[in-house]
Amino acid sequence: MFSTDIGIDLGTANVLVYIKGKGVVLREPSVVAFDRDTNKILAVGNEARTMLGRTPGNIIAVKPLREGVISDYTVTEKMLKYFISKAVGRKLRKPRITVCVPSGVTEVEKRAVEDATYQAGARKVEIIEEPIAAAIGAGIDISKACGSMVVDIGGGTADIAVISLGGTVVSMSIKIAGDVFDEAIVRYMRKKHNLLIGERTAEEIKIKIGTAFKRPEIIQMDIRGRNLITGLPKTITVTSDETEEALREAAGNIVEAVHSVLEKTPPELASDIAERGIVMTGGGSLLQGLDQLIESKTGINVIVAEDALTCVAIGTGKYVEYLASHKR
Ligand SMILES: Nc1ncnc2c1ncn2[C@@H]1O[C@H](COP(=O)(O)OP(=O)(O)OP(=O)(O)O)[C@@H](O)[C@H]1O
Repeated sequence: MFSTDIGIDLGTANVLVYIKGKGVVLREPSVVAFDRDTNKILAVGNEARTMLGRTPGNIIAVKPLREGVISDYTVTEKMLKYFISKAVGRKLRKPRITVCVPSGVTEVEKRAVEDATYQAGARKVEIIEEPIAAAIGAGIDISKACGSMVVDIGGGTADIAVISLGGTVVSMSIKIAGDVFDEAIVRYMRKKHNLLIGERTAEEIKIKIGTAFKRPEIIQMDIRGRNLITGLPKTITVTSDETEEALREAAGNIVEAVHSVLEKTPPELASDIAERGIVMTGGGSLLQGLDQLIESKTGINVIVAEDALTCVAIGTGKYVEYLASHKR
């Protein structure tokens, strides 16, 4: 009676909690800060993120998920517990929770997510694959006998899938997404400008001026880092064209993956996709020009979903309703 159905997008970069009837009630970074000596958690989410790279010796701030899967089980469980109680509050009955995982994860990895969610206080746990959740969240009717292609680019993984009749027909998950874009920018700055920058600065560059397809007008921004030759702080001006060069390889890998999924797609479904277009979701899909790049290389229309950052969480939450109506 007093139970809640919730959906959790347990992402490498962010955790989102969706509650039936309320929508997305929580969106915080997947970061936990704790005291190394006592193992006590000091901060979770937004507060912990500001500590990344800025902690003294005894405090560590970690991201417990890497490339879409749990890399630190105990910390993930504690983080989930914190977010669930923050989102749900005190309830008489434990919630029923649906969690999504990238399409390529192994059974062992799925079990780890399931166990961590039970430990964090779920009454019942359902696991759903990220592309299915992304498709539901993007408003695609996945139960129809019609092919839809979803490209979900998060922080740790890019999941590409062709969905028809409620299931995945062809899919691929690659560990190239937002985090790899950031790393590529860090590497580029070091190589081209002898400038050492942190991941957060790289992410800022990516979001503000980054592009995967040359912009009609070049835009630029000033960034600060450490000069690797003098060891001193230095400010330089970076242009959007430079980011296109830095991100070319990573963006190219995503295009190749889309291409290879299309190659494996049965012809009927491929023609549905050609007609309906490819839908992109996830924060990584917001990289300027990535849609244009995929469109230019495949010849298929690409649409970035309206709520790209929350699609997976919404779809995860709605999955329970989908299952119920489908059974009926
Ligand atoms: N406007 C933007 N332009 C480019 N990248 C962006 C933008 N906004 C967010 N991102 C990137 O999106 C990524 C996070 O996306 P999202 O929250 O969908 O990932 P996630 O679900 O946590 O990850 P995963 O699905 O891999 O576990 C980060 O790498 C972030 O830098």
